[in-house]
Amino acid sequence: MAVFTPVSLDDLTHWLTKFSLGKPLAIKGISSGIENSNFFLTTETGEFVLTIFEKLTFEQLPFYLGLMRHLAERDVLVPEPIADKRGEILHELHGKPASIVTRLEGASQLSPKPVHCAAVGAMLAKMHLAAQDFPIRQPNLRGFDWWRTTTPTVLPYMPPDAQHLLRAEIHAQEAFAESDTYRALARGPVHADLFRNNVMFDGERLTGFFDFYFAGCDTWLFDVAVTVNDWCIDLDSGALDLPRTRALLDAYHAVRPFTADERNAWQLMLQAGALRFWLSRLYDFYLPREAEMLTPHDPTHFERILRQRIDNPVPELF
Ligand SMILES: Nc1ncnc2c1ncn2[C@@H]1O[C@H](COP(=O)(O)OP(=O)(O)O)[C@@H](O)[C@H]1O
Ligand SMILES: N[C@@H](CCOP(=O)(O)O)C(=O)O
Repeated sequence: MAVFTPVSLDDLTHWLTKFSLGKPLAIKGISSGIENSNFFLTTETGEFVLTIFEKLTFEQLPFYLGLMRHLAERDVLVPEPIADKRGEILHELHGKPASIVTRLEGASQLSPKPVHCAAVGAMLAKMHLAAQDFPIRQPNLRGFDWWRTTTPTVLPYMPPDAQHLLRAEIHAQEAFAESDTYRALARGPVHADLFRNNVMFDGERLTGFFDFYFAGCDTWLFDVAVTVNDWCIDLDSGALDLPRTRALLDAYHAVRPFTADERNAWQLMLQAGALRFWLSRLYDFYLPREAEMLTPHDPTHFERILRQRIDNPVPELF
């Protein structure tokens, strides 16, 4: 149900001549996904994913598509945007921004084992290093400033104990953001939404990261925290699973060693990663956008994760 702008083979017959992809052979809407209209596209030369962007603008998209191209050129496993004959990777279809990217093999691994977490950790570190010299800077649009403006919007809808937790966490994060430890953290372009459903595996082989449309410049440690908070937890309780956490962190550290400042920031960064998704889910739950937001994700999942991180010591970074 996530095709908002239909596309037929007839629509593509002429449009695709501006690429060197041969004739279109088949197009099939992808039902998962909540932001864009996505299609599996088969042409004479291969398998691709066509995306029509329903919200992101022509001004915002060069960051995301350019970052994917930059990473693909440096052997980070991500979908590679396909340039047309003029070298452009951002296109227009049915009056909206559109892209064609390579199709990753495999499927999401929704019950990861340590071996999968290690593959994710190593590729994440490789991605951070490879993105360092990407020239376009766009902030994480779901970062600290967004948390501060969104908090007063959702607070009136929330029960008192959750209100108390949210206020306390925002204060803790404000103090953290002012600290020397925070200022010393390495930063650059990050994925910022590297959940299980945004990575492909073929068995134990990682075939790619995708869905870069929440990416932005932020601390690398924030990206690690977001990833650990999804890949390395027991989904019912939100508690960290030690073998999976160790596997992800050790594999990351082997590629890009963590620093002493990052070790000191780790607990609060895990809380920040939980706060970010608690807030976005609260916002979507209490202030839903149009009908297209099918079933809002459950905000209490991230409230539980946040309480878990505050109440329990977290495994050392290294
Ligand atoms: N490059 C790709 N290769 C293979 N499958 C993809 C690719 N991009 C998207 N998909 C498939 O499309 C689905 C929806 O994509 P996603 O980027 O999550 O959409 P949305 O941004 O609308 O949430 C994914 O779950 C995945 O199955
Ligand atoms: N990962 C976020 C929601 C973002 O949606 P996606 O399917 O595009 O990754 C969450 O779980 O709240």
